[in-house]
Amino acid sequence: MDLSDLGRRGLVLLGCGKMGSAMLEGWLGRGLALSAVWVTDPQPSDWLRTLAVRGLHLNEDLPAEPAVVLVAVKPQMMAEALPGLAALGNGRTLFLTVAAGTPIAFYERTLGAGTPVIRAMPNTPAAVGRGITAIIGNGAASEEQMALAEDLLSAVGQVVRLEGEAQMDAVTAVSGSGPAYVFHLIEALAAAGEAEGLSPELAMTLARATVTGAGELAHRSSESASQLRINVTSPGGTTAAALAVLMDPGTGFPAVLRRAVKAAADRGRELGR
Ligand SMILES: NC(=O)C1=CN([C@@H]2O[C@H](COP(=O)(O)OP(=O)(O)OC[C@H]3O[C@@H](n4cnc5c(N)ncnc54)[C@H](O)[C@@H]3O)[C@@H](O)[C@H]2O)C=CC1
Ligand SMILES: O=C(O)[C@@H]1CCC=N1
Repeated sequence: MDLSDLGRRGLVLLGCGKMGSAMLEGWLGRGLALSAVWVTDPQPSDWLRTLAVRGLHLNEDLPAEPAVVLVAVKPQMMAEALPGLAALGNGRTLFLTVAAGTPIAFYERTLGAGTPVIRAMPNTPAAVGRGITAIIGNGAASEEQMALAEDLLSAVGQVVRLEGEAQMDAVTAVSGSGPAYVFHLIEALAAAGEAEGLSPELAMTLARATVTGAGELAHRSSESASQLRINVTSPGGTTAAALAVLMDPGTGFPAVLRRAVKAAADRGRELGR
């Protein structure tokens, strides 16, 4: 990651809660200097206050032309938070936004039509360098700025470019929200283990190690997800019995996840209205 332009001109975070902090943690770990970071957040965490003592600019005046503004406030706070940065619009500053729902047109209306804007959808595994972020830019975002965004975001995981902004709500529903589905799978698997007589502690240890271990295997293996599933499944055995329930087209994972992902994508579309 080439941080020289950011180091010279500065990186501003508008909002630095769970997602902003996950990304900032990744960038600081890759060598971004604290003195190059400005955070605007009315409720900074203890972590941010500690960083401010060591040189990060917390709720201070912003640089005249930062290289990047990362917008990481909730969509519901956007109308209140974004207009304060209008002076940075229509210029060389790239607005990189991770907010779900909010369309690029909103940023263009608020900051000026000539503002370079890249919409990104990351996820919280960014905190451990294992995120995945999808990006799409507007007409004012140069190829150089797309590459800078890719560079920044690849410091915290994989990056994919989208073909159109219309894909963003589906992406949000799969990979943006997706980690929560997996964490809930851990909770549900542990609860099911308890129902079969295990202690809560043992059930949670087994469930957590199983989900993270299976995830790591899927990450490292060259085999497809289907093949990895088949590798566990002895004909007529225990896994096959469970999969008959989970793969039921009407009541299993496919139907439940289809409904869940649709609900998330619909909510993204609603937030964007
Ligand atoms: N948490 C996640 O897994 C993901 C979140 N996102 C997006 O990231 C954005 C932030 O989400 P989270 O970090 O989860 O929320 P959060 O609530 O943890 O963080 C939002 C931060 O914005 C601050 N804030 C509120 N009003 C502000 C204002 N007027 N000016 C500056 N800062 C202000 C809050 O104090 C808070 O620290 C959202 O737009 C969400 O859609 C995107 C992908 C994944
Ligand atoms: O729940 C949300 O709205 C955000 C967007 C994706 C993950 N968290």
